[in-house]
Amino acid sequence: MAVYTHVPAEEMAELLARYGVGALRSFKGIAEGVENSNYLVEAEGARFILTLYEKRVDAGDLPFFLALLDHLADRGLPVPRALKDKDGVQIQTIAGRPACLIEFLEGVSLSHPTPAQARATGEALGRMHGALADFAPERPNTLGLAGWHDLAGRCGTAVDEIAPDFSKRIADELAWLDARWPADLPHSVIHADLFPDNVLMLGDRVTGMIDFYFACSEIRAWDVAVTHSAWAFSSDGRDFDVGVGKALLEGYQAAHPLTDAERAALPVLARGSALRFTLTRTWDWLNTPADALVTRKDPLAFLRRLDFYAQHPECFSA
Ligand SMILES: Nc1ncnc2c1ncn2[C@@H]1O[C@H](COP(=O)(O)OP(=O)(O)O)[C@@H](O)[C@H]1O
Ligand SMILES: N[C@@H](CCOP(=O)(O)O)C(=O)O
Repeated sequence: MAVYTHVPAEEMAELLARYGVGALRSFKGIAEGVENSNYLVEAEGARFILTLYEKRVDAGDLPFFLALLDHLADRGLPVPRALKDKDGVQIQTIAGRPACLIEFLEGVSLSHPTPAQARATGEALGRMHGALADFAPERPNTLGLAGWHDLAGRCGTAVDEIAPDFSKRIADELAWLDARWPADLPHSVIHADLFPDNVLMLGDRVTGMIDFYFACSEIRAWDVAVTHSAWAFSSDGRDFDVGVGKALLEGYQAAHPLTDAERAALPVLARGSALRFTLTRTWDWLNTPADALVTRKDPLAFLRRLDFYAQHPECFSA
């Protein structure tokens, strides 16, 4: 459950009044998510998501994220906009935190995607990359290769409490990636966290892509690798689903073909993705406050993916 910040009912009602969307009917904290506090808010006749931005979101980045949402929604992608209040303000302060009232999109996030659903997601990701070709703002990726080194250093040897020799494994993998990380692939703004819980679907149709708060300027194909590592495995990382992985790539290629160089780099990019989520989950595992209403995610589920990608680089072959 991700609710770090409690919003008093009076403050919620006052907030809605600023938008003129009808009186507050009810609101409740949303169980999913780990980064921010999210509430489902019901006004008379409409639903919204209220997001309060927490530790990993820098308030200075919010204009970038909101411009990105508007850009994609303007181009017909199923992406929710942050609403403007009666004074045209998008970013509010609620319970002492920066916050936005966001359009509610229908759909559910999947626990066990089928190949058809993975194909639709790959295609939506490709359409997103196509739509971002003329998006000018940039945001550096603080969770790129340099950021992984930094995070690994901050985790130190405390990670060996999670698994034996874990710190050595991380150091070895960083060295492997340092030697191979591609320097000259196309860059653009990417989502960088398109996990199944950040895609809303009805049947085989993508109805929402949400949670752009890791979006950044990066190697574009890294987004494909991130999405592959998130979708093509059982959640514990023990089982690779060949059909889902293949369908995801086919859907992407149909909307936004990969260059030969991008395709050749996928095995390395995927190891980078697996390490990135291993590290952030490890950090959270060691540092999540005991009283936070949040379910920590298992770092070893991504270490297993890392092992798989290291042993099966051929999984990206056509
Ligand atoms: N625009 C939206 N429309 C409908 N549901 C949403 C929307 N945004 C978030 N949610 C719901 O809130 C949950 C948590 O949102 P998310 O942005 O993933 O949080 P976090 O940033 O904490 O990971 C999602 O899994 C989804 O159920
Ligand atoms: N997707 C990441 C964590 C970020 O959480 P999200 O709820 O914002 O997607 C992971 O699974 O480690």
